[in-house]
Amino acid sequence: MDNLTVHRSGRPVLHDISLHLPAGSITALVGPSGVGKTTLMSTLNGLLSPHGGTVVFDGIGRLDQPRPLREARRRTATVFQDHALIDRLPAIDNVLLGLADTRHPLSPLPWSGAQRRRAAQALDEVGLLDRATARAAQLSGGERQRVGIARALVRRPALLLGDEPFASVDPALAERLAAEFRTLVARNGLTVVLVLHQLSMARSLADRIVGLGGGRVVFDAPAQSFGAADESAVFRTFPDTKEIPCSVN
Ligand SMILES: Nc1ncnc2c1ncn2[C@@H]1O[C@H](COP(=O)(O)OP(=O)(O)OP(=O)(O)O)[C@@H](O)[C@H]1O
Repeated sequence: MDNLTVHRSGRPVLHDISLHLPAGSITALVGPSGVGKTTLMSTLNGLLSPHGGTVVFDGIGRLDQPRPLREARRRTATVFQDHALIDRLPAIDNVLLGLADTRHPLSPLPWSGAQRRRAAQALDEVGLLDRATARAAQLSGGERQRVGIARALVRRPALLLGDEPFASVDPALAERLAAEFRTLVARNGLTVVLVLHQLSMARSLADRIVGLGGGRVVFDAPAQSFGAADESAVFRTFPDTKEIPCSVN
């Protein structure tokens, strides 16, 4: 990202963001509510067009060009906080939805054998192959989150985005899922950007933390170096924030 400026409803939300996300790294985006974290993610996956500046994918090109944008979208996957699963569908069909953009939305054809094998492989990666035919409604919170991750992996993405991907499960399970997630990411060589509110999670899961404040980058350094002073610098930007930062020991 080079000098990225993004507006929402005509109002600038992000200003002059310049960031390089090295391939294979996990970056945590942190900052007070309303500072623009989701906006930055939406710009990275091409849902929002910047008002100024550029986003460039290595080996693909600038996202303001139609062909690189299409290719970048194909190589990007997102994990959602609420999993966004369809309850009445089996786990494997939910995973196949990750491939929905690879065929016509009104296609009456069943998924091909190769696509189903690919989805089964993604479920296997998250340890849920034996639950492939269970309806999403019958799965536990942790299993649902694993299906959500499998639905992202089935795309075989280069870039994986997550907006609070572990927020809907209890803290102990979130920690376990995060450790599994780290292993998966390393195994698949993914570049990852996660919005995380839990700073303890950001420090343990990410290689690097980027703090946003006032629509700008106010912290960008290795995760281990994010200390109490940095935390208050990032979260002090907006004194009226509703965010309650976790303590950093
Ligand atoms: N669809 C939208 N239309 C117009 N303005 C929006 C829209 N979505 C967000 N905004 C505004 O853009 C700013 C940044 O919002 P964004 O959702 O990116 O913040 P955030 O840091 O992700 O917040 P949170 O931590 O609460 O999710 C806010 O002022 C918000 O009101």
